[in-house]
Amino acid sequence: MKIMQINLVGYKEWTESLGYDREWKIQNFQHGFLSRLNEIAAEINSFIITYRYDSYIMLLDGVLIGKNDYILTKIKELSPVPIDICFGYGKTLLDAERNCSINIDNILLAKDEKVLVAHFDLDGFSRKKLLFDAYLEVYKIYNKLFHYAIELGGLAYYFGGDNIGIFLGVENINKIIELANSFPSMKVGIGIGNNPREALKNAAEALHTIRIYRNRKIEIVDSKN
Ligand SMILES: Nc1nc2c(ncn2[C@@H]2O[C@H](COP(=O)(O)OP(=O)(O)OP(=O)(O)O)[C@@H](O)[C@H]2O)c(=O)[nH]1
Repeated sequence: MKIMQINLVGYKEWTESLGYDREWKIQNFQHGFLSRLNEIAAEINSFIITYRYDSYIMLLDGVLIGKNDYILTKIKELSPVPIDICFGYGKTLLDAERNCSINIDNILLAKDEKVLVAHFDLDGFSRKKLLFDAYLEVYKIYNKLFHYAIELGGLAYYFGGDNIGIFLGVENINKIIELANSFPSMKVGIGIGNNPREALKNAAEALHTIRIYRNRKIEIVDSKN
């Protein structure tokens, strides 16, 4: 699996330079920066994951990042601080992060893997009345999925609402199906694609199919080619 990691150098110092009336400025930057990174990632059929906002992972399997520094120049222009970039390759996404190095050949010479994303969607979420009840339920499930993803070397990501994704290599398909079956009141759309954007599109299509037929909780859509 392949990734590019974008690290904001001196982000801590930048946030503290904003004075005490800063939280709104930090939130403004973080959501704006992530929004622009998402657009850049979508342009190259990738997807961005972040847990900390001072470091971002761009999933690169099946993505033509090439040696051109157009992407890197665009990202650098968006950041208030210098950025460090590393490229990682490994059997799993976690291995790829552990092997991250500045040498882009690390990924250019490596084989692209197909991307699997399991999109977990709780049943009846929008009918829950209290925001806190709804989020507490989602948070507990996210916590469980996050730990399980790490055991498989994958990355879990909260998409919003009652939607949680786990990104993995396709060899984990049976384990993901077993995991999906362990959750009552859950739909799981599994998308397999030649790049992260295609895998996510397939997962959304799989969830739509589940909603139409309503008699099953797991569906797989795979871009065979
Ligand atoms: N990030 C993300 N949010 C979504 C997606 N689909 C729906 N949502 C949001 O998730 C929340 C819940 O939507 P649904 O899951 O369709 O509502 P629900 O009540 O759970 O309905 P069922 O899933 O059909 O049981 C809403 O805020 C939607 O806007 C998606 O593909 N990605």
